[in-house]
Amino acid sequence: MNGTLLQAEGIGMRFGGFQALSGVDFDVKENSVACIIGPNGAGKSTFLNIITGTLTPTAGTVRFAGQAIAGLAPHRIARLGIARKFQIPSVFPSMTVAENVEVALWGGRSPAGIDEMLEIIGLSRRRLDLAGDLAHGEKQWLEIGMAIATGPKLLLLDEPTAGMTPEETRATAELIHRLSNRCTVVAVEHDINFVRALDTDTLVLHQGQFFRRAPFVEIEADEAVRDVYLGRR
Ligand SMILES: Nc1ncnc2c1ncn2[C@@H]1O[C@H](COP(=O)(O)OP(=O)(O)OP(=O)(O)O)[C@@H](O)[C@H]1O
Repeated sequence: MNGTLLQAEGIGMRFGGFQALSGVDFDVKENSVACIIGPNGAGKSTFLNIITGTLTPTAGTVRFAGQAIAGLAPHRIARLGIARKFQIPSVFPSMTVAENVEVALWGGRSPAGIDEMLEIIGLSRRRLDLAGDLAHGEKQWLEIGMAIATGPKLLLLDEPTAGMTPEETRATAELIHRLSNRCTVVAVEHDINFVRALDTDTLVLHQGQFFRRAPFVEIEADEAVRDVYLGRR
């Protein structure tokens, strides 16, 4: 059985007089895929910022691979094996796809080579093309590959399918499941089509608090979750 990789307990975050998160518990196992959803302002980004060390929670604890990490500097948390991919791709546009992966592999801990990484992200046929010439979805996959090339234990994805076509969105969900052979993936997402395609363990945040956690099929069927999304609660 897989062990717990990340465990956040009683997370609270107060910005001045505003309580952005309170009492949030969340844990993920090694080599699993989880998704965090919730309406605008639910506290999803704040929660990711706490895991990566960009923010120090005003309450609660975060343990990663058995070590307390809340309040550590972001570079120290990154070195422990947490990588984050933001919404906007930041590949090197004037280098080829293969060169981008090669740069990411330098100094990383991944045992994989360039060919293997390209295979995983589905860009083997584009290896000699300039990264700047890739379609939006392909750039996102390349950046996911670059994040994985550093050999993280946990990959955090911030709205990975923003701006993608439905086909790219489906392919991204498949890619994320392939990645779970190598690391744990937690995605924060708005696009319900992506969350449906990902079809995994899903945490719903609402107004800074834990609302539901269940497999997505149950979340989708939950009337109270629908009410939250439609602003009825
Ligand atoms: N640095 C900050 N100072 C004050 N308030 C903040 C700060 N960061 C976030 N907030 C507030 O905390 C709440 C949660 O914000 P957060 O960005 O985490 O939500 P979110 O679920 O990621 O929303 P979205 O889906 O719109 O990105 C919001 O009301 C936001 O205005």
